[in-house]
Amino acid sequence: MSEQQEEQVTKPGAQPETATQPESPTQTGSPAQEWRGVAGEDAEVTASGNLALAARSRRLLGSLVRPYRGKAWLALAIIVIDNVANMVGPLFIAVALDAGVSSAVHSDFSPLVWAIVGFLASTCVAAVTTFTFLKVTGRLSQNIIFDLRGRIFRHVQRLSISFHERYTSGRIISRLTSDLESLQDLLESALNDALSAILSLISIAIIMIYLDVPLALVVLAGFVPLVFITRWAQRRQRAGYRRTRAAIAKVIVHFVESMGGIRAVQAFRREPRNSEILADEDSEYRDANTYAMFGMSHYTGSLRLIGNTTTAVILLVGGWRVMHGDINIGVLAAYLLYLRRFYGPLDELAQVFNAYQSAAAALEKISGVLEEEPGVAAPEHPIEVGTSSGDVELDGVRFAYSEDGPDVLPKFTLGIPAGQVVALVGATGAGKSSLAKLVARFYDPSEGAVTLDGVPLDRMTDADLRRNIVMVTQESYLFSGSVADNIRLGNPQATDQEVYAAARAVGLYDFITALPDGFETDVRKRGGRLSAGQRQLVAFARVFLASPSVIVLDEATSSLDIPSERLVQEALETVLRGRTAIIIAHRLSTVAIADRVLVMESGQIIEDGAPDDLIAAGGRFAALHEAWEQSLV
Ligand SMILES: Nc1ncnc2c1ncn2[C@@H]1O[C@H](COP(=O)(O)OP(=O)(O)OP(=O)(O)O)[C@@H](O)[C@H]1O
Repeated sequence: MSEQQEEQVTKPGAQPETATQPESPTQTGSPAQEWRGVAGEDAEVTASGNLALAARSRRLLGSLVRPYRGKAWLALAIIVIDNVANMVGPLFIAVALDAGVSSAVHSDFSPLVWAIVGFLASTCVAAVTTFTFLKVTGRLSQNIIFDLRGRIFRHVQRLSISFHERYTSGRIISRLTSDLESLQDLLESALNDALSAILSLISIAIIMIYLDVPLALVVLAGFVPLVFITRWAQRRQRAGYRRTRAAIAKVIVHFVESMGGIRAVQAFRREPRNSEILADEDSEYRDANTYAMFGMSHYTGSLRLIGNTTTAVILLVGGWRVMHGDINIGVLAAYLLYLRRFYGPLDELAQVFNAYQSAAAALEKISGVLEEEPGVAAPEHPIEVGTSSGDVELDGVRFAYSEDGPDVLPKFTLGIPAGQVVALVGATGAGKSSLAKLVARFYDPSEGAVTLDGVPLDRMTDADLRRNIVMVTQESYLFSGSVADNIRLGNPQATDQEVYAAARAVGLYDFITALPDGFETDVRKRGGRLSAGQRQLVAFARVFLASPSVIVLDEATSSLDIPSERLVQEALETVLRGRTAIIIAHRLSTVAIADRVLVMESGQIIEDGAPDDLIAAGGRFAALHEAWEQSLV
């Protein structure tokens, strides 16, 4: 069963909110990509597309930080103070060392005491600023992730059904969980480290040059190999993390599908095969992560080697200069302390760099979803419909699911007057659901127009569409929560009395009041507490409450026992009264209440008329009708 079928009452024509400026991603694949072909569309990005992707990710990040600009500047100011406070510490130690030597000679301890007081004061300031900085940036990053999660969720909820048919829920979950976590890692710890590391590097470099230029040149020389190693690691990590994000999405997709279909999995003993598939996909994730991390370990190892070699050279050159009286011992000691601090931030930057590459790959995926355009667009100049009478027309409609796909509904015209109940029948794949989805505006026709009271659906506002057309799909999808809340989905503003009246109208009232907590009883996940028939009745109560002028109903195929079927049938008749209805009918009893039957075959309407007339005509419907009747005997 497709995901859109799981929705019980689905509001048609929902529009996504705009994220960043749409820009078409370049996803054609390239032989130059080391990682290409990992996870289909999820991984296919050309080298030329890299810049566009990076720009998209930066734009998205910019739009997320913008509301918190003030806090971001505050964090920056605090980290500058923090850095200065941290930096002057070794300087006080250098002064204290020299003062200690001279105080031993001159028996004056006051310079030493002042140097120590200065050191302690700078340490106290650094403690306060570090605490404040972490508090401010912690809250900032949490807020950004909170905003982004909400934005993704709002956006995908409102994307068209065609998007959801293409983009499995597992991939969306992957965006909402692992990709966001990766970004959170960057924002939470890595960015703190990056900011302080960069500021530390700049201030230490200035102090080093101030202390002794020749020694500073020795440190600078160590940078040359570092540049090459960084570039190599950057390429490797970026490729690795793109593979990682695509691979984890596949793992989650498989996991969600397996758990969602756990009954089928167990019924058909598919557990071992599913485990094998998971192992395959997970091994791709493991290998991609390992690939990226090896890049990181080479980088960190090289960094430490360069750092220690530079320390040795500084000791050599510095010792030489002390021996020749060019610098005193305090300067060399301070230099060695600063050198440790110099490579420390570089090490931190390497970690940040790693987190950045992972987050950048995640941001690419997230911005891809946020830039996804609606399959059915909101009209620029909508026509107000208000409450329609329910006149539906399909005028010269042709429909294919994709531009290059076959016509599922070749061109045809059909008028359904207000209040008419139309049953769609026909073999599987005949195009009944496709027709129903067009009327609910889950899709727009490739040609022609679907109109309500003469207004094309694509010129109606979202609110008008929701008010006037409700689609009830096969699976009566109930959400965790009370029965009342589930009925109220049809009209969130409904009073308790209106909810009770809806339950009464579909014959559910007595059953619900007999539940332990009456209308407040939790129906449990997917309405697990209720029977299939009861779930259908709750769904009808929703529609009754929504009171649309047009109902599009994909009747449940699951067979109910005779008393339940009768109850459902009566409820259906109540709900349909006075409304236009298009029902994909699977039961003889439903066809019996229809004013008109459309028999479909290969996307065409081959018979159209009142049920009795069609039976009398002895065509396809008559044969179907006879088969139904025999099945009841
Ligand atoms: N999302 C989709 N993308 C591409 N093709 C689709 C999609 N949904 C349906 N089709 C194709 O469109 C044709 C009509 O399908 P449709 O679901 O409308 O038939 P149906 O009469 O409702 O069948 P059933 O009674 O089995 O539900 C079929 O050939 C089907 O394979």
